[in-house]
Amino acid sequence: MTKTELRKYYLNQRKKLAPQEVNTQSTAIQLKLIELLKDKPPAYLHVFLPILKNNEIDTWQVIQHIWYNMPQTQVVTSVTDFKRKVMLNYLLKPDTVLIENSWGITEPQGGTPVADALIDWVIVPLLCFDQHGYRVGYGGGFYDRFLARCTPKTKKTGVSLFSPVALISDTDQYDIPLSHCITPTETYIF
Ligand SMILES: Nc1nc2c(c(=O)[nH]1)N(C=O)[C@@H](CNc1ccc(C(=O)N[C@@H](CCC(=O)O)C(=O)O)cc1)CN2
Ligand SMILES: Nc1ncnc2c1ncn2[C@@H]1O[C@H](COP(=O)(O)OP(=O)(O)OP(=O)(O)O)[C@@H](O)[C@H]1O
Repeated sequence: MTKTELRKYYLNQRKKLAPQEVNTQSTAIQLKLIELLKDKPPAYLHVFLPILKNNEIDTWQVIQHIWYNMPQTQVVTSVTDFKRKVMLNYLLKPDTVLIENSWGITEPQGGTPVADALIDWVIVPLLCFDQHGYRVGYGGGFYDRFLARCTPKTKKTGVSLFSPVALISDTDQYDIPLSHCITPTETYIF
């Protein structure tokens, strides 16, 4: 299926879930993610802050775990510039002042900027992924642009409420595949 078809189908599947279900699945995913990060703690981990009204996977347990148990890892998150289609990255600390933008994304209000080249692991939001590690998001190309500016060694871990589809049929030269994807029941390595 194409990205457009998959986006429509999985947006609808996600909308149908009860918040309590998303909560349970988010916890299962986050426990797996914490185990994966413990193996080789990154220096700078980029984490998206969830749009909870869209039933996105909650990432706050992972963030708290890092803050209080993994002092060698700095948490990084973005301010999204929708006009220029870019994500600007900043440190996320327990005392960072956060504000919600018009899309429901919580964003740091300024702070310490982090260069893309420093980020060695990225947790990637998605609507669906395939057995080759390609993903479909909301369609803005924000993560494709951001991941292109990271180093080739940067780990890219998708998190998904749903199992993979066989194939996204219309991937293009801009699509950057994931290195892992975590679902509530499995960790896929690509
Ligand atoms: N938490 C989070 N932050 C992120 C992303 C993401 O997917 N999740 N992005 C990833 O690229 C970028 C922002 N892109 C976005 C694009 C569209 C919508 C949005 O709300 N779109 C739909 C509603 C979706 C729904 O019904 O569930 C809309 O157009 O109304 C939000 C963020 C950067 N930051
Ligand atoms: N590095 C890039 N430079 C220019 N255009 C890009 C780049 N990356 C992606 N695009 C364009 O952005 C558009 C959206 O891409 P795509 O459908 O893959 O988004 P997505 O991965 O679902 O969205 P997101 O990354 O925001 O979750 C496509 O037209 C794609 O060609």
